Amino acid sequence: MANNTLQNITGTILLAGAGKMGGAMLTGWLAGGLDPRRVAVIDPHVAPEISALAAKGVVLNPDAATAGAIDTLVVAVKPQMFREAGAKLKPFVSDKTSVVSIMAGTTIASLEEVCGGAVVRAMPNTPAAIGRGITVAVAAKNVSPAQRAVADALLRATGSVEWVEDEGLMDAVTAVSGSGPAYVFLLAEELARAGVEAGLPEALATKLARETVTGSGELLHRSELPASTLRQNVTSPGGTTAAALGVLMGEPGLRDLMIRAIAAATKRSKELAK
Ligand SMILES: NC(=O)C1=CN([C@@H]2O[C@H](COP(=O)(O)OP(=O)(O)OC[C@H]3O[C@@H](n4cnc5c(N)ncnc54)[C@H](OP(=O)(O)O)[C@@H]3O)[C@@H](O)[C@H]2O)C=CC1
Ligand SMILES: O=C(O)[C@@H]1CCC=N1
Repeated sequence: MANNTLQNITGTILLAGAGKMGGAMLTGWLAGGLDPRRVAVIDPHVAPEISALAAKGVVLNPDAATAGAIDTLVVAVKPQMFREAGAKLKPFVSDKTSVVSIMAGTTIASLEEVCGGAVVRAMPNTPAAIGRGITVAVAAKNVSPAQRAVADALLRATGSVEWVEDEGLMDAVTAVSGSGPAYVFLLAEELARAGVEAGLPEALATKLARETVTGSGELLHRSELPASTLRQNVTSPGGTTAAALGVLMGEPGLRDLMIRAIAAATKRSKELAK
């Protein structure tokens, strides 16, 4: 491919698992200009919004015997389902097929064993649904530059992409950015709850927490300043923020909790590999 855009993709794409992440990726591809007639979806319970894409040319639950091998297989089933699902996907895979997996924990070696093909292991996150995801990807040695370009275009349709060489980083990546949106949403939930505890009406507390998290996220996105400087900009000496940060940055504080949380998620990602 001359450059890695969705419009330049000439091959066929099969998405296995059109749930929360797979569905968000599919939406991003079509919004980014991928020809729907190039895409097929396999999912035992196709959601109505995915079924509706058949009218645009997306093929639903193709038969392996008639479809034959495809160019790019994107695997977005749960890691626990992978061995069962992978066996059914194998007929779609030839030596020339690129297999792009977004499954947590599932290693390149097990993807090669179950599906074959040239494997790209990737970890996106749910802001992909609005084109603001971040994906980290690692390619097996046999992935060609053209296959990598197609994978890059498919992943970049949902946000930014970082390629790494070391697959060993993927468990911690999953813990930080794959699962990370959940930590931010939890912050919004708990900020609202604490506001209610401090005497605010629930609707107002919920709105304040939501707008504070989204506004701060957007400020962080647009600013060139590091998060620590943006935090310091809120913190007047001897003021209210300093009082709260004395708790959050105390011992034990958010740092210890976050280290423990990331360690737990990293450990779980490693367990899912087994
Ligand atoms: N959610 C997230 O934030 C992220 C998820 N991921 C990864 O994405 C993958 C999917 O997660 P998520 O979207 O949350 O999960 P979902 O359960 O929403 O999606 C999985 C989909 O796969 C379908 N499915 C089950 N068996 C098969 C099969 N044999 N062939 C094809 N499709 C099948 C499921 O159908 P049914 O429901 O009927 O079983 C479901 O629609 C996981 O591997 C996860 O690790 C990666 C990054 C972030
Ligand atoms: O919770 C999970 O296992 C998946 C992977 C990253 C986000 N969700």
